[in-house]
Amino acid sequence: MITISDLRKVYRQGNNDVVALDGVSLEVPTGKIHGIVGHSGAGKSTLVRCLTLLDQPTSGTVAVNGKELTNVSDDELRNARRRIGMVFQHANLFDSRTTEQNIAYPLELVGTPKKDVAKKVSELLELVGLTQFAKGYPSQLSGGQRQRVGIARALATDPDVLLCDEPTSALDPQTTNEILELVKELRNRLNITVLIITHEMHVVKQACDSVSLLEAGKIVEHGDIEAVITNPSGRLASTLLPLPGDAPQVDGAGPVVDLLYTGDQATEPVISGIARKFNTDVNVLAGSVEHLGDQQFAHLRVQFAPDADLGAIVEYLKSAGIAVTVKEAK
Ligand SMILES: Nc1ncnc2c1ncn2[C@@H]1O[C@H](COP(=O)(O)OP(=O)(O)OP(=O)(O)O)[C@@H](O)[C@H]1O
Repeated sequence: MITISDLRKVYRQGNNDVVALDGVSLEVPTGKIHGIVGHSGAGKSTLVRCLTLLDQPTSGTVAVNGKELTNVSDDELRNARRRIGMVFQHANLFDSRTTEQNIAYPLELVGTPKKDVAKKVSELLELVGLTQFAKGYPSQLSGGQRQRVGIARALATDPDVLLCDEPTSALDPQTTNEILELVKELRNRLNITVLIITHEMHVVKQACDSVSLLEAGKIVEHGDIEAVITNPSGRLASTLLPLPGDAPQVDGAGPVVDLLYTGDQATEPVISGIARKFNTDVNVLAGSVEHLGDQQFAHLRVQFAPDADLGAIVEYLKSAGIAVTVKEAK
């Protein structure tokens, strides 16, 4: 588990204070994958630097499994750093070292005996599916394979938390999927807690159990994927499950509503149910339906006949657990 409490980071720039983190609090339970998304300048890099203790927060604390990493002595700092394994956008491997030598590097740094290093490296190679590339150099590996080496190296010291900073931003879609599947598999096998910092919504959709939206140094939205994706008043829903860009607006031919729903409801014939129950035409103007994990999510824009009893229909939909937004004419 990682616990971030009221983390603040203020940079002094000339005569001005730049508040990069403005009281960030977050708890990610053991074995969960949490995504942190935000635009450029939101504070993502600062958060990474504070979590990896490359930068001291101005105030606030970071703890892994209840053990505080911040405000510790220099001696304790080295051990504290080992509790968080770091995966970068570009794997940042040593070109002159082979795959196994790159993975061994953090173990050598902490003085692990050679035979223990060899055993651990061999386990890690197997874990990330690179055993046959042990003697290869980074220049002989694909981008995805290099990222696998980076992940294995991050896991070498048995961290409790894996912190992935834009881990797939430099990869093509197919390789992105493979790396995210690997991260999920490692979480399942090692029960490790994972934080993924990303600007890519499909990363959140494919890999994360929960998500936070960071804006101007603050977490402005937070929750499990299912909760945020079906919250029409939140900002993450429309980016996680957007309607097609050319979705028509209200044209006066009848009331228009947006529907967000998930789980069992998504498999129920919601539309035909309304048509039958309220004896009205229902026209689907636009929609997206996605499977995330083992759940189905739907975001639809529908239009009813001009004489439809909108109040009753909305009440019925809400009682069925469907989030409804009535669209006003622009
Ligand atoms: N060393 C620094 N000195 C002064 N200001 C800084 C420093 N590092 C970051 N900042 C400021 O803190 C704010 C957050 O920056 P940060 O780099 O953490 O954002 P980000 O979300 O990582 O952006 P990006 O996605 O573009 O990397 C910005 O206003 C930035 O200008």
